[in-house]
This record gives sequence, structure tokens and C-alpha cells, in this order.
Amino acid sequence: MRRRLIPPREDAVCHVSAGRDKLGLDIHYINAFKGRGIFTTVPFQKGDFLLEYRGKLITKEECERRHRVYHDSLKVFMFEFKFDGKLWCVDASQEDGSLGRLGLMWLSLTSAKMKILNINGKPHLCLFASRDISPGEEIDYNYGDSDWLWRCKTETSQIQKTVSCLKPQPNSFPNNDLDLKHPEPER
Ligand SMILES: C[S@@+](CC[C@H](N)C(=O)[O-])C[C@H]1O[C@@H](n2cnc3c(N)ncnc32)[C@H](O)[C@@H]1O
Repeated sequence: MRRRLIPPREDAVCHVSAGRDKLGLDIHYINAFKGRGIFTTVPFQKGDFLLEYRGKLITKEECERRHRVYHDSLKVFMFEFKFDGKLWCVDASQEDGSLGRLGLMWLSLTSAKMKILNINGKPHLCLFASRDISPGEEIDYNYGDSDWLWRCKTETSQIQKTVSCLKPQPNSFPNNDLDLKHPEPER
């Protein structure tokens, strides 16, 4: 295991401010169903900062507007969350080469957890290792409680939550405050 050089939060602030991804992570194409994912090339320690889910920070209203005009393939990159009592969205639909937008989703035994960091008054969606991670492992985390259609096709042994395959993809913010779509702010 590598020695941690700086505390995870400082590491996150440093990468967020520089707008660059961390070394030790790589994009791999997995298959036609899952598409691409992020894999580690070095070991990470539980708690380490991994990635920022980078994109354009937009308001709830703008997010709803984009949901109306975007193709489904773009909507999957809209990450909605609550910050300072308001709903926001990071729209990462633009292929900008950043890694955070490519993390895959599982509901249990994930390797990462998303936290909202307040950096200079603005929210940033940052992924931290939820356990020790070995080289070659996939970075996955819980996206939240949306009814993405592709979840229905995912092996039920790995997705523990029952989903309704009849529900369309969400196109508006849910009312439920406890919805996992809105990850917990940093404590
Ligand atoms: C934020 S994107 C992740 C990057 C995407 N794999 C790509 O290549 O562009 C979210 C999309 O990845 C796919 N995905 C994520 N987690 C998955 C999983 N556990 N099983 C199958 N597909 C998944 C779904 O198509 C989802 O809409």
C-alpha cells in the first residue's frame, strides 16, 4: 500500500482547483452493454480521493430544460444533487476526456463513495475510496435512486435493489429529500 502524501480532502481540493485527474487511473472499454469504465493502475487506500465528477454546474431549472431537449444517451451524464438547500446538477455530457464521468454504478460493495465538497463556495462532486482498492479494480459507486432502464438488464445478483423495468428514465427532480440521487454533503 502506498503511503498517503497529503490528506484526502487537500488532495481533492488540489485536483479540483487544477481541473485535472489523478494519476493511477485509466479508462477501459468493458463491453457493449456497460461501455467504458475507470480502472486503477495503482493501489488506493480507504478514504483516498479518487476523482471529481467534472462537468458544468447548472441550476435545477436549467437541468430540467436540458432533460427536455437531451437525447437519452446524454441524460445519463446529468448528476443531480442537493447543496445548501437547493437542487443542482453537474452536466458531464460533454466528452472532455475527464475520468469522473465514466465511473460505473453498483448499489453494494462499491469501491467509491461520492461526497459533495464545498470549495470556494461551490459544490464539487468528489469520489473517495470506500475501501482499500488494488490495481486493476474498477471504480464504481452508487449513482442514486433513479430508474435507469439499463439497470433492468444488469445481473440481479449484483444489483440488490428491485427496479421496475417499466418505468421510463427520470426527467425531473424527485421530491423525496432522502433520494440517494442527492449524495450527502461532506461532514
Ligand atoms: C455516467 S455513464 C458511465 C460511462 C459509460 N459507461 C460510458 O461508456 O460512457 C452512465 C452509463 O454507464 C452505463 N452503466 C453504468 N453502470 C453500469 C452497470 N453497472 N451496468 C451496466 N451499465 C452501466 C449505463 O449505460 C449508464 O447509463
